[in-house]
Amino acid sequence: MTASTIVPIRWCGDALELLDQRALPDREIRLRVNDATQTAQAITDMVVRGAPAIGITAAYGVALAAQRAEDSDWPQRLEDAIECLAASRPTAVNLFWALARMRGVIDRHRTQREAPVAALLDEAREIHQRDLADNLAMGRYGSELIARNGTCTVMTHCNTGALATGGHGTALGVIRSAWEQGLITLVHANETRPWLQGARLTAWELQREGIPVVLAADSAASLLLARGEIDWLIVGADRIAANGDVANKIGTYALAVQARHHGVKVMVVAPSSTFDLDLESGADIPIETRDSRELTHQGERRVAPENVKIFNPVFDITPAALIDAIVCEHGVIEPPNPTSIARLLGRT
Ligand SMILES: CSC[C@@H](O)[C@@H](O)C(=O)COP(=O)(O)O
Repeated sequence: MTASTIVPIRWCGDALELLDQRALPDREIRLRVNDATQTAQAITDMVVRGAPAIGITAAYGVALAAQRAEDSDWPQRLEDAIECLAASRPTAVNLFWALARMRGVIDRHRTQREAPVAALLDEAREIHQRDLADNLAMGRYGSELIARNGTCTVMTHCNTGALATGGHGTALGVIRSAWEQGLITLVHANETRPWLQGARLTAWELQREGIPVVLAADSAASLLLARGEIDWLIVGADRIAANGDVANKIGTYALAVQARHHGVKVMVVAPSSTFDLDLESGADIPIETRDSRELTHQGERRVAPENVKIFNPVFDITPAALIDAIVCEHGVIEPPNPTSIARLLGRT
């Protein structure tokens, strides 16, 4: 299986280079961030986005902070950096998982006089490389699932590709892998309002790799599902609770309800770092609300009346009962429930 050629996150020795996703698909610009504060700001501003990519970026952010923590008070400086990065976005648990791993390295070196720069950088690199390997494994498991019923047409939501991960992708990684094996004939990408991850990023990634894609407004999805044109709805996740409820991009819940109504199967693809087994159900997952400007404006132009009240949650919760399978790097959880999840993740 070949990984994508898109490189959203690149370590350059004393800085981190991020492919600025706000400028795609028009321009491929790389933004350099030099410290933890700039890294956190880049995550908040969606220069880099997608649950695994946020975690990887934050891990490098801690390594950047370590390079700049030259005095003996380095543990406190790194703790401040972790706090700043943890406040960048609330929903994707991969962020907190990656920061916990970085804190583990700090704890193991706490008695040292100097910050453990090399060890922290190694940990960030390991998180990055492991995510790519996990994506490729999920690509294999997801393709096996699809292969049970032969070739198919799929629908996806948001962007879950190389841009959102360490490379290859979660849901889009399965789509990429299955397409390479001749199992997918067409991908329907939803535009994913309001930030348009589907239109701006997924359509770009698929076109670039020659995978046939049709872009449609989110509200066209039910027509496609009703017409029997979709075999699988394949999406990613930002956090999965112990009972299998999934937080993902706003609109996923509506799609899963419609998919169930029309007998279309739903596959969620996410690495084990996206599971939050401390949370019993999706009701406990914090949902991010973003700037009202995402709804009131199209580019620079205001499209909503002045002073209108805005509701802009950017994730929703899909109950486990609407999900046929969750694919992670360890295999397929089918159907998702507290027992099947704990068994596959080795928590029984
Ligand atoms: C591999 S990405 C899985 C999810 O992170 C993705 O579906 C998603 O919801 C991304 O949201 P975003 O707000 O663009 O960070």
